[in-house]
Amino acid sequence: MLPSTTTRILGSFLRDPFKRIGVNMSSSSNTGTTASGKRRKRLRVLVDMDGVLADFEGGFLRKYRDRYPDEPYIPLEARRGFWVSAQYSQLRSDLCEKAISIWESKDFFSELEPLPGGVEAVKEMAKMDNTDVFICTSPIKHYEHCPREKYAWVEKHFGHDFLEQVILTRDKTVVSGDVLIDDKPDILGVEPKPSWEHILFTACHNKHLGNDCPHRRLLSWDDDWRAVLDSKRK
Ligand SMILES: O=c1ccn([C@@H]2O[C@H](COP(=O)(O)O)[C@@H](O)[C@H]2O)c(=O)[nH]1
Ligand SMILES: [Mg+2]
Repeated sequence: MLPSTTTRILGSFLRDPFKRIGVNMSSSSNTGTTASGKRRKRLRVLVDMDGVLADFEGGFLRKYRDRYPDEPYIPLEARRGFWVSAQYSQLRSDLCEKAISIWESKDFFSELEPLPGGVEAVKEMAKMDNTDVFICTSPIKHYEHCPREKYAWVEKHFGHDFLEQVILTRDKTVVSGDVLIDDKPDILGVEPKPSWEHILFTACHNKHLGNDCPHRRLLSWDDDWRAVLDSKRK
């Protein structure tokens, strides 16, 4: 039996023999050193899924209106606050359960549309030198469909091998990384000082937050995410 560290390194090598050990077959840019000979910082980027890569809000509203055509709804321009259920509850208390029934349903997560540019951006990041990208996403506790469908979504849009990069956790503060790109304004958990900088991804529910929100933002995937990553390498 091989020691566990050896097993892990061997596993990484077998999955991706050139990228993970920093060997570049075609140029010297992947060696982990800059032109001046300094070691380049290896960056770990965590990217949220719902509201960043997958259109949770749009998918929710469409299916809610299909299932409850006679009930009031909240247009995306009027969304405020991260919790959809909380805002529907304010609209009318029984609508909270109706809202929850939508994302607890089969096929909800697997049928979410990708948000513009997100899949392409993550694929590009994953190919960058000295960069490890993980999709870091919180499943709902009603687990019949959600965790499986999140994996299915990643496989559909990124391919089977990218399943290695999926982190499902209800507490992102215990995951280590340099940046976490996430649409939730307050990411809390047991770790009071997470290692990552939270980059707030703009979504319908958070775009009105002003100075209350201390994080740097990405306005969309058209925004300069490459500059954000570069700023973390220095
Ligand atoms: O009102 C809501 C809105 C969303 N959710 C669930 O929260 C997570 C959010 O995951 P992130 O990784 O932070 O994007 C997602 O599973 C939603 O279904 C909720 O429970 N209630
Ligand atoms: Mg999210």
